[in-house]
Amino acid sequence: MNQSKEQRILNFVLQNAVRGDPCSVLDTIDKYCSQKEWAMNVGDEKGLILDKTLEEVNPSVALELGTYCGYSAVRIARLLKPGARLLTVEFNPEFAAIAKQMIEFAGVQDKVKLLEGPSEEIIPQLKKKYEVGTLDFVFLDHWKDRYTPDTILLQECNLLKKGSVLLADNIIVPGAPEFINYIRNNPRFQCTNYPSHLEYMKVVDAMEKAVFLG
Ligand SMILES: O=C(NC/C=C/[C@H]1O[C@@H](n2cnc(C(F)(F)F)c2)[C@H](O)[C@@H]1O)c1cc([N+](=O)[O-])cc(O)c1O
Ligand SMILES: [Mg+2]
Repeated sequence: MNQSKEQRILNFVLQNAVRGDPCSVLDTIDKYCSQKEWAMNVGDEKGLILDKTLEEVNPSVALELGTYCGYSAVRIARLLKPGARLLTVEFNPEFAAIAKQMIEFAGVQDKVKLLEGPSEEIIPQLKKKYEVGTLDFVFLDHWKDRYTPDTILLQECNLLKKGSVLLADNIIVPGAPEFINYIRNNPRFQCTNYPSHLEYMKVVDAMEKAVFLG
């Protein structure tokens, strides 16, 4: 049974990165995906926008929708202050298994809780089952047609407070037009666009930051 691309990415990390060193894991994934096989990690250019936003927000509780291989989970977790935590949601069991190993190899497992399942099921469980009060930061990088319904669901579940920050990947490619229409016309959010490029490609992309005004 031949390996998946995601398994090849993980193997390359296990063989080439430094265990317990999140930056070496990120650099190794970026090296593999820019030189050998493209994959939908947020990457090093948009990753810098993610880093800067995290440093501004300095979240105690962060949520990620769309773990995939765990690249952005490692990227986020490496910047969390002591005691802060990341909840990351992944729908695909194969990807979740890869991400779990990636997160552990990077040594950030104590800061990250990987939740497997669909967002519409998991988001309503965050308060009671996962002891979340409100979310300081949300990274949206899952299916692009889920950005809007999940943003609405986060509000319905009272998981956002004044100042909560959403950061959405792929505003241009693949694009999230209904999300942009929703969030930029919603008076309860203050939006900022960050032009960038698609991971590992000379293709224009962008990220959108949306601050919840309460
Ligand atoms: O399709 C893209 N991303 C979709 C990403 C999808 C990932 O999010 C998971 N998920 C689905 N639901 C949930 C949750 F959490 F809701 F349960 C988590 C899916 O299993 C998958 O691992 C994409 C595509 C391109 N591209 O250039 O084609 C570039 C990118 O950066 C991309 O992110
Ligand atoms: Mg993406």
